[in-house]
Order: sequence, then structure tokens, then C-alpha cells
Amino acid sequence: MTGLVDRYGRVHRDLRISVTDRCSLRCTYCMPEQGVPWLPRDTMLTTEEVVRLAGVAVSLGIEEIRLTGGEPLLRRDLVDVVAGLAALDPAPEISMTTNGVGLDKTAAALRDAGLTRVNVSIDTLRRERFLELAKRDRIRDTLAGIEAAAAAGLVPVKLNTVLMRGVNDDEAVDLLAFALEHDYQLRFIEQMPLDAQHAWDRSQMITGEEILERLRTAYELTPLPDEARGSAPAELFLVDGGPATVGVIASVTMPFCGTCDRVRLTADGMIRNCLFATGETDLRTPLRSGASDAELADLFRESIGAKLPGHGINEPGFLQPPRPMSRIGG
Ligand SMILES: Nc1nc2c(ncn2[C@@H]2O[C@H](COP(=O)(O)OP(=O)(O)OP(=O)(O)O)[C@@H](O)[C@H]2O)c(=O)[nH]1
Ligand SMILES: C[S@@+](CC[C@H](N)C(=O)[O-])C[C@H]1O[C@@H](n2cnc3c(N)ncnc32)[C@H](O)[C@@H]1O
Ligand code: SF4
Ligand code: SF4
Repeated sequence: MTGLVDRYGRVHRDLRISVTDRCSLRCTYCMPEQGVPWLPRDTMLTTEEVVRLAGVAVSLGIEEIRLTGGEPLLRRDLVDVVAGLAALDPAPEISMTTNGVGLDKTAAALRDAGLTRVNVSIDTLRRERFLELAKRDRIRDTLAGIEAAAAAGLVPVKLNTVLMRGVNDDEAVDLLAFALEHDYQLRFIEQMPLDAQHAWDRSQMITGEEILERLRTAYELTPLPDEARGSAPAELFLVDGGPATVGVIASVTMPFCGTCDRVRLTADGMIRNCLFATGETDLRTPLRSGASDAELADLFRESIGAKLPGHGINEPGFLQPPRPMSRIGG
């Protein structure tokens, strides 16, 4: 079967699956405090459906599967999802991006089911600030989740931080010190226009350059060569000569779309060929109407065939996609 190659020669090997749109937090750059209307239950893919579609993707050359959301840990049968994906042939590498709340209770079971590593999002180390940023007093849970992931061997544990001007941008150095102390790999992310409120404001975004400026007040940073980056969103820097690194994901000011190898499947069964795609390909309806694997594979290929060269955020006339981050899976 031919793989998922787009018009620009980009080969897709990474499938990001949103297993739920529900979330335990309300990060201000993602959704409003009152949340967003959740997807109706009957539109959400069952474990069997997720595994079947992932199997089709694997037959098309997908090698890595990332579980995301919403908050993936809110999916009650998450361990079954992981086990089902791990049983695919050839077996993909399975990782997860999470806010860490509840991970202390499930890390070992997820590892035993076949999860190999996790990325945990944490934007501050201060309790009051966490509450202000995520609208929930759960910093202890997130920290316990990070610790449990490392203890369970879900390594490397990567941390994701979105810096916001006047909100947590004074914590860049503290967060890196914390990561270095515990051997976690920290990455700073530029805020993207994907929030449900459509309140993104370029002037509030801390750019990759600004992130580096703040870190260089305390650390010497040396960029790793471009070849080492491959299709990863994070540009890595050695900290004080290494071996520890820090990453910068500058999606807005330094887009990495030219090497994109990602395709997404939403919790309600839509393929998205880009985070910023304004259109989607419905897999759920054909799946539930008896489509064959070959027919589903054609839909994957069609979606990738229509993929645009980049996100267009910096072009005039850019329109934020109607589907917010929490329903896409970052
Ligand atoms: N623009 C853009 N941002 C992305 C893409 N993939 C991930 N991100 C963003 O990068 C940040 C970190 O994402 P993660 O889920 O940790 O994924 P990752 O950085 O690819 O993970 P690793 O493979 O572990 O390095 C999040 O804010 C994502 O939304 C992408 O394809 N395009
Ligand atoms: C949408 S979340 C889903 C998984 C999980 N709930 C979490 O927070 O890790 C995935 C990643 O996207 C990031 N993210 C969410 N909204 C963002 C935005 N507007 N710009 C940049 N990154 C964002 C989060 O910080 C997180 O690292
Ligand atoms: S970024 Fe993740 S944890 Fe925060 S509200 Fe969005 S989905 Fe939830
Ligand atoms: S914005 Fe779209 S094209 Fe660019 S890297 Fe992300 S998913 Fe790929």
C-alpha cells in the first residue's frame, strides 16, 4: 500500500489521536473557565473504532502514535486504547501528551499496556499562579503525575510550557532549573491562535527569541545542528554545554511546516491534515456504515493529498480554524 505522501513530498509517519475533548483544567490559552460544549457521547469513537482506524494508518506507514485531547487521562478505557494500539502489527511507538492530573494513579498501568513515554504540560511552579492559569487548584496533581511518570520509566519525561506576557514569563529560568534538577526535558511553546475564545493576541505571545533571551540570563545555550531536529517541532539547545537540553517550539515565528510529518484523528473520528486545517475528512460515518479498510485508507490518502504547505498564521487573511485546540489535540 502506498504511504501518506503529500503534494510537497512530506511523508506522514506520526498520527496524533485525540481520545477525548473533555478536560480537567481550563488553561486560559486553550478554553474559557466555563469550558466548551463537549462532543456528544455517541459521536465519540469507541476503543475498537480508534484501534481499527489506527490500524489502517499503520498500514499506510504511520510509525508513531501520540495520544492527546482534551485530557487523555479522562478517558476511562485509556489503558485498553493503549493496549489495542500496542497490539497493532507493526507496533507503533505510543506516547501521550497530558496535563498530568491523575497520572500518578495510572502511569504504571499505562506503561504495562505499551505506553513508552509522556509529555506533561506545566506552565508554572507556583500554586496561586497555577490556579489563575488553569482555573483549578491542581498543581500538586500535575507534579505528582510528572514524578510518577519518571518513576514508571515513561522516559524521557518532557515538559511543555506556554509562556504568556506578564503572566508567567518571569518563570522561564525557574522552570528550566526545575527540569534540570529532575532530568526532565523542558520545551517552551509559542502561544498559537487555537483557543476556543478566539482571544489570541500576537503582542501577548512570548516569541522564541524572547524565550531564549530570558533563559540566557542564567544559562549558556548552544543550538543543536538542524539535522538532529528532523521533523520535530522543538528546536533544541544544549544547556551549559549539555548533555541536558531545552527546547523551543516557535510555531508562529519560526514555522516548521516544511518538515511536517503529522496527521490528526479527532475524538469524533475526523481526520485533520493540519492543526490549522479549516476542513476535515469524516471517517466516522463511513466507518459506521461498513467501509472496508481499503476505503478508509483512501480517505486518509485523500486528506493528506489536500494538505496545504503551511499554517498561514503570518499571512494576511489567516482564519483561525473553527475547531478549538481541546477538540483537535495539540
Ligand atoms: N504548529 C504545530 N504545533 C505542533 C505540532 N505538533 C505539536 N505541536 C505543538 O507543540 C507543542 C508540544 O506538543 P507535544 O504534544 O508535546 O508533541 P511533540 O513536541 O511533537 O512531542 P515529542 O515527539 O515528544 O517531541 C504543543 O503546543 C503542540 O500543539 C504541529 O504539527 N504543528
Ligand atoms: C491541547 S493540549 C492536550 C493534552 C493535555 N490536555 C495537555 O495539556 O498536555 C496539548 C498541548 O497543547 C498546548 N496548547 C494548548 N493550547 C495552546 C495554544 N493556544 N498555543 C500553544 N500551545 C497550546 C498545551 O500546553 C499542551 O502542551
Ligand atoms: S491545554 Fe490541555 S490541560 Fe489545558 S485546557 Fe487545554 S486540553 Fe486542558
Ligand atoms: S501547522 Fe500544520 S503543516 Fe505546520 S507543522 Fe503543524 S500540522 Fe504541520
